[in-house]
Amino acid sequence: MTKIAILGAGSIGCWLGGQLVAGGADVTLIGRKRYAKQIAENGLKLTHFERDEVYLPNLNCTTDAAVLADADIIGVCTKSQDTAAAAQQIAKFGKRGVTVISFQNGIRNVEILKDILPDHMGIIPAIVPFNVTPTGPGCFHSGTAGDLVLGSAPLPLLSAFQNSGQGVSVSGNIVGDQWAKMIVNLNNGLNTLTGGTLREGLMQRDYRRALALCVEEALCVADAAGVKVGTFNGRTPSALVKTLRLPNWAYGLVMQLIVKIDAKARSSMLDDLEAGRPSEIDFLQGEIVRQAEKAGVSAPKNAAIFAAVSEAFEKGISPKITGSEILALVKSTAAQTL
Ligand SMILES: NC(=O)C1=CN([C@@H]2O[C@H](COP(=O)(O)OP(=O)(O)OC[C@H]3O[C@@H](n4cnc5c(N)ncnc54)[C@H](OP(=O)(O)O)[C@@H]3O)[C@@H](O)[C@H]2O)C=CC1
Ligand SMILES: CC(C)(CO)C(=O)C(=O)O
Repeated sequence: MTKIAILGAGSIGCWLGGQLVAGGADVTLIGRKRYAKQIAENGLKLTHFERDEVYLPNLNCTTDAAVLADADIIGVCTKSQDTAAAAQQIAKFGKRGVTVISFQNGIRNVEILKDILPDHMGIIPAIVPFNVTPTGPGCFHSGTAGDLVLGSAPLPLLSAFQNSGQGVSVSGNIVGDQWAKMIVNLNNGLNTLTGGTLREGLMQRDYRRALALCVEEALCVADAAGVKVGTFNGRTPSALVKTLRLPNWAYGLVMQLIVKIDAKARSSMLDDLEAGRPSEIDFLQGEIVRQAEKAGVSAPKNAAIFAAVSEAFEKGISPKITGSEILALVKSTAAQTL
């Protein structure tokens, strides 16, 4: 039987690993001591806002990366800032020809893996569209819907996800789709600045206006970088901009139709801030600024959010500002650059 290892047993790693086990796969999780202990003591419980709960009393979660040597497929589920260290472990222990799948946000993780891993290891980019948050010892909750998207899909992984009820699709433009997801993830920084749920932020019109300005700027950067931006959850970021600009009543109606978000869902970045972990902002707004510089254009709106989120992480607390304050921040930079 194909052996799957998940490197980085946090929210996404535990969620994907648990779903794969529920779908019949042989999975080992590799994570930090705190999660290994929680899972050993309580088992793993996965709750979902519209699917049945999954409870796995005996899931194997270890801190020992040497188990990577047994894996035919390795899913990388660390935060982007930990990818290089994870890649070193795969290079050290992984077997010849192992397939490595990056389930991470941003567009740089595959490059980091390619730089470190030997050529005989295959690397597949993947996109996780839904949100997962830790809710208790060994418990994780998913509060938004969506299908996984992969650059290509090894059959055992595909069938285990399908058996578990998790939709998966394979994309012909995975790089463009990763850009689309990264652009949607610009919302993580804004959500972090409000300190509230995704829904509370998105229901403020000025919050959506600020996000729309950041998304438009990112699309100009992608254009300058020669990238054909793909889709996220079947929609282009340009269509998202139009939706974001709708008045509250219309936005509420449209959102119900295009994405289901439960009342508790927050971004992974806000979870990181509250847990005292480093932020992924360098791989989101920071990536837009870097790509802008590379392409010889500027991205002042995303740079402003980058600076405000970096400051929040330095202080260890969300400034808890409103959508109108975020909009003012984004617009003030536009005035400065005139
Ligand atoms: N959470 C979400 O809703 C979503 C997240 N994503 C993306 O998925 C990726 C993972 O995010 P998420 O699950 O939230 O992150 P988490 O921080 O919850 O999980 C990552 C875990 O991996 C651990 N880790 C890091 N390096 C190693 C290593 N070398 N060996 C073993 N364990 C390691 C971390 O430990 P420590 O904290 O001690 O470093 C942490 O416990 C990110 O790129 C994120 O942007 C994508 C879609 C949704
Ligand atoms: C699911 C989503 C889009 C929610 O913001 C996400 O990717 C994250 O939290 O990192």
